[in-house]
Amino acid sequence: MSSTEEALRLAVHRTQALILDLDGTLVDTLGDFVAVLGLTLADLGLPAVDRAFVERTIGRGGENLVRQTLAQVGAKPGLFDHAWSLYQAHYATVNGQHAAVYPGVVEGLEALRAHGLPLAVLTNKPAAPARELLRRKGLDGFFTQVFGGDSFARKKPDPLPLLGTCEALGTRPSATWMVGDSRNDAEAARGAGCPVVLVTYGYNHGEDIRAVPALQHVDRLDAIRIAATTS
Ligand SMILES: O=C(O)COP(=O)(O)O
Ligand SMILES: [Mg+2]
Repeated sequence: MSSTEEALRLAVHRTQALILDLDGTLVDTLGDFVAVLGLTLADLGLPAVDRAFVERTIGRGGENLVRQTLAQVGAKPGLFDHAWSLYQAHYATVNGQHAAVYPGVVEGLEALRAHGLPLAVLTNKPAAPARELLRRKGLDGFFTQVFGGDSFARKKPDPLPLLGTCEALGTRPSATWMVGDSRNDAEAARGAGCPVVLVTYGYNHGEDIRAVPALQHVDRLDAIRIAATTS
């Protein structure tokens, strides 16, 4: 057995729960972000940003996206508060309309649930729209906990929200896998001491996610290898 296989075997034996990222991991929400930013910028009389800019900028929470977008279009300073409230109002309406659950997600969540593993969501999206999105996409029943970027004092890539989610799950970080699509997720997991699995189809700030070290890189959520022998 290779050292990687041995590490995987040990990790699998100790697995108590999984924490999953939302945007770029469970649901392709890029279309929602593009639409919401388009409406927000139009309200402010500012030019639109393109899809590629949005794709490489999402993942660090909505506030960061709005700040980066205002900078990108050369908005005058001091517009953030107004832009952020417009953005949140549009998000609540648009949420899920231009978004799709990735292939393999439902099958993957069903398989993990069949192993008896509790599942949680930890996203940098605020908790209220995150819960609503899961409900609108029929995924809410899979998760015992859903935390957002406003649930803890700091967001991913800080390890704090992962440690808080493990505490809520009642699991050890070393036995709690983080599944995400970006180096934010990997960095937070490394800091918290959680094993990490990275999906290859999401958004990683325009960089190849395969360059980020992980226990597994998977093209679909149902390709995650978890043995039945959890303890
Ligand atoms: O940046 C966001 O709003 C969400 O990103 P995440 O679900 O990938 O954490
Ligand atoms: Mg993500």
